[in-house]
Amino acid sequence: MSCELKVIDGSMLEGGGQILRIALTLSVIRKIPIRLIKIRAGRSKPGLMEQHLKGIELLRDLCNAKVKGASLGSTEVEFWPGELTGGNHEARVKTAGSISLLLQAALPCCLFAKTHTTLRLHGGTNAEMAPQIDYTTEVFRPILEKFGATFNFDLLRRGYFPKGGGEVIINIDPVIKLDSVNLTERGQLVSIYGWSFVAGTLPVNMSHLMADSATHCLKRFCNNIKIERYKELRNVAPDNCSGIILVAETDTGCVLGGSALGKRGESAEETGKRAAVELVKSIEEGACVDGHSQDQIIVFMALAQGASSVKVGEITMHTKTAIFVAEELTDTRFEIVQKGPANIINCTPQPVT
Ligand SMILES: Nc1ncnc2c1ncn2[C@@H]1O[C@H](COP(=O)(O)OP(=O)(O)OP(=O)(O)O)[C@@H](O)[C@H]1O
Repeated sequence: MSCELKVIDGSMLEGGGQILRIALTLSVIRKIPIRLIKIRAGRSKPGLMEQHLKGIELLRDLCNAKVKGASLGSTEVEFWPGELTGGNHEARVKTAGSISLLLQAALPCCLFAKTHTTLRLHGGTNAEMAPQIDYTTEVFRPILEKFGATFNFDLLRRGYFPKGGGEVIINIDPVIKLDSVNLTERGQLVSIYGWSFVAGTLPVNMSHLMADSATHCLKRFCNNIKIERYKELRNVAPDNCSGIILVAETDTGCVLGGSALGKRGESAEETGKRAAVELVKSIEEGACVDGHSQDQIIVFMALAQGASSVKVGEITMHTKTAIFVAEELTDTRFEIVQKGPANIINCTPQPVT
C-alpha cells in the first residue's frame, strides 16, 4: 500500500455526499489511501452528517481501515484502507438517513471481499433524495446483474422520515471480476409494473389514487401495466408514509425506474404523476438506464474488466461527479457522445504504463 494520500476535493461538481461515498469505495477496492477535503461543500450544511459518518465507519470496518478526522460536521477525513475480508457487519443510522446509500458505498467493496459478507443496515428504507430500497432491489439490482454481480436481501422493517428505524439484511457473495456491459439498444417497452403503498394510519385508497394516476400517464407507452396497491403491515411499517415505485422493462432487457414519496400539501394523484413523469423522461429519451441509475453504475463501469458502453438520457451532475472521482481513482477514461436526446457513456480501461 502506498503511503501517499490522494486528495479528493469534495466541493467538486455536485459537491455532496456522493463524492465521499464513491471516493471511499474506490479507495477500499483499489487500496489507495485518500484525504477527502471540503466535504459536502456544495450543501447548505457542509461536513459529515450522521448517515455519511456511519457510511465511513461501515467501510472502515469492512477493510479494517485507519481513519482520521471522521466525526459529525468534519470537512476533512483521511482514510487508509486495509484488507477486505467479508464477514458480518452492521451500520445504524439513527435518523431516516438512507439504507440504500449505505449500500451504495458498501456493495462494490463487498463484491471484492475475500469471503461472503452479511450487512445489517438500519435507517430509512424510503427516504427523499435517495433511492427507495425498492428502487435499489427492483431497478438497480437487475442492472447490477448485467455486470455479473448481485445481492440478496431481507427487509425486516421499513423506516420513514423523520424517525427512520428501518432494518435490512443484505447478503453479498464476492465475484472474481465484474463483466463489462454494452447497454446501447433500448428496444420496445414490454411491461410496466410497480408498487403503490401506504403505511401507518394512511388510508389504502391513497395507494389506488397514486397507481391510477401513474397508469393514466403511462398508458400511451405500454398496454401492459400492473401496479400493486396495498397497505404495509403495521408490524413491518408502523409509521405513516406513502409512495410509489415504477419499473419499465424492454424487449432488450433494459430496466428503467421512476418513483416518488407522498408529501405534505400534495395530493396522492400528484405523487403518482410525479413518479410517472420521471419514468416518461427516460422512456422518451430512449435511455437504457434511467437518470438515477446513471450515476450509480459509473463505479461498476470503472471496475469492470474491459470497455463498457451505456446509453443514457440527459447527463446528470451526479454522473459527471461519479466520472470525475472514478477517473481520479481508477485507470479508466470516460467519454460522453451525444446521440439526439440521448448520450452514450463509454468507459475504457487505460493501459498501465
Ligand atoms: N428518487 C431517486 N431514485 C433513485 N436514486 C436516487 C433518487 N434520488 C437520489 N438518488 C440517488 O441518491 C444519490 C444521492 O447522492 P447525494 O450526494 O445527492 O446525496 P447524499 O449522500 O444524501 O448527500 P447530500 O446530503 O450531500 O445531498 C445519488 O446516487 C442519486 O442518483
